[in-house]
Amino acid sequence: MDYDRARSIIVNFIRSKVKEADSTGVVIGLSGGIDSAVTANLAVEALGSENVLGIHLPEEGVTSTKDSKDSEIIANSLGINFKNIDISRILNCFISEIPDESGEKPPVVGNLKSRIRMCLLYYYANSFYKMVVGTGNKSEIMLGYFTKYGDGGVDLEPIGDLYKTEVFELAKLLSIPEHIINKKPSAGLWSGQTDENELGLPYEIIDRILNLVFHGEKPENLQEIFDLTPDQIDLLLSRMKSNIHKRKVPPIAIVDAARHYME
Ligand SMILES: Nc1ncnc2c1ncn2[C@@H]1O[C@H](COP(=O)(O)OP(=O)(O)OC[C@H]2O[C@@H]([n+]3cccc(C(=O)O)c3)[C@H](O)[C@@H]2O)[C@@H](O)[C@H]1O
Ligand SMILES: Nc1ncnc2c1ncn2[C@@H]1O[C@H](COP(=O)(O)OP(=O)(O)OP(=O)(O)O)[C@@H](O)[C@H]1O
Repeated sequence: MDYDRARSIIVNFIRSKVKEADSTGVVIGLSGGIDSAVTANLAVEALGSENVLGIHLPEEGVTSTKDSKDSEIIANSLGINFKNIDISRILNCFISEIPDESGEKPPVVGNLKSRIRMCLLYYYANSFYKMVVGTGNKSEIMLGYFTKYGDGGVDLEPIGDLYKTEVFELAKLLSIPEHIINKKPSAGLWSGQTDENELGLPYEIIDRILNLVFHGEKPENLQEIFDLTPDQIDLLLSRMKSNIHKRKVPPIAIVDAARHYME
């Protein structure tokens, strides 16, 4: 990939989408991870630091102080406005008001955290006439590895056509601090969570598989090409298949022939 070209396409994309929406800029959730660091960097290049608002939304006991510090480092180095809002009390309030405790399993509560963050980002976006910029990459989007209407609830996805391994390369070009590039990718929804544990394979292999599938390789050939177990391949392929709905607008039951207003 030509990363200078990708950078320029993405910067122009952000600028034109913000202009099209007649918006004053973007709001971004800064987690301390590489995806939000890269996206924030490109947003500043597109719009200028005064038009980008970074918000760190930590949870007590789950978000590491290192991630909180890194969010601040990124915001300061870019010279953007920065807010830090602890989501713990909002989350606890939600949980304590929900009568059915069966929801207190890591993925269910994890998705709630992601949706609380989405609500807060939109609160500020609405307040300041800004758009919410997403940080999803092509690997996450192809696999549906995000929370529907959580971190997937955004107005634009600038790095959505870059595989995670390509985000690493772009991060180097953008001079993102090395210790941020070298962090283990994690959604940070519960302690000890890592993407590669949940997905079952390292991103170097995941991305090679996704790229072959993207270019039409037959699933039955993948096992041989990568010397993997059928279970490892199946986990990825079934994620791709079962999460297709996350990339679509919710289907509407058509009761009238006039569909055009939805397009
Ligand atoms: N065919 C279909 N058509 C329409 N809707 C369908 C559906 N199949 C399921 N659904 C619905 O989809 C919903 C389940 O999806 P969702 O709520 O997203 O939940 P789910 O996909 O189960 O979980 C989200 C996953 O993304 C990971 N994640 C989350 C956030 C950030 C990151 C990160 O890397 O930063 C990763 C998280 O660790 C977890 O593994 C349910 O409401 C279900 O009913
Ligand atoms: N503590 C947080 N504060 C603010 N935003 C967050 C927080 N945690 C997650 N987010 C938002 O959700 C997005 C998805 O998280 P994800 O883990 O995919 O990205 P990342 O943390 O930037 O990079 P990595 O996947 O390498 O850890 C983040 O980029 C960020 O916009």
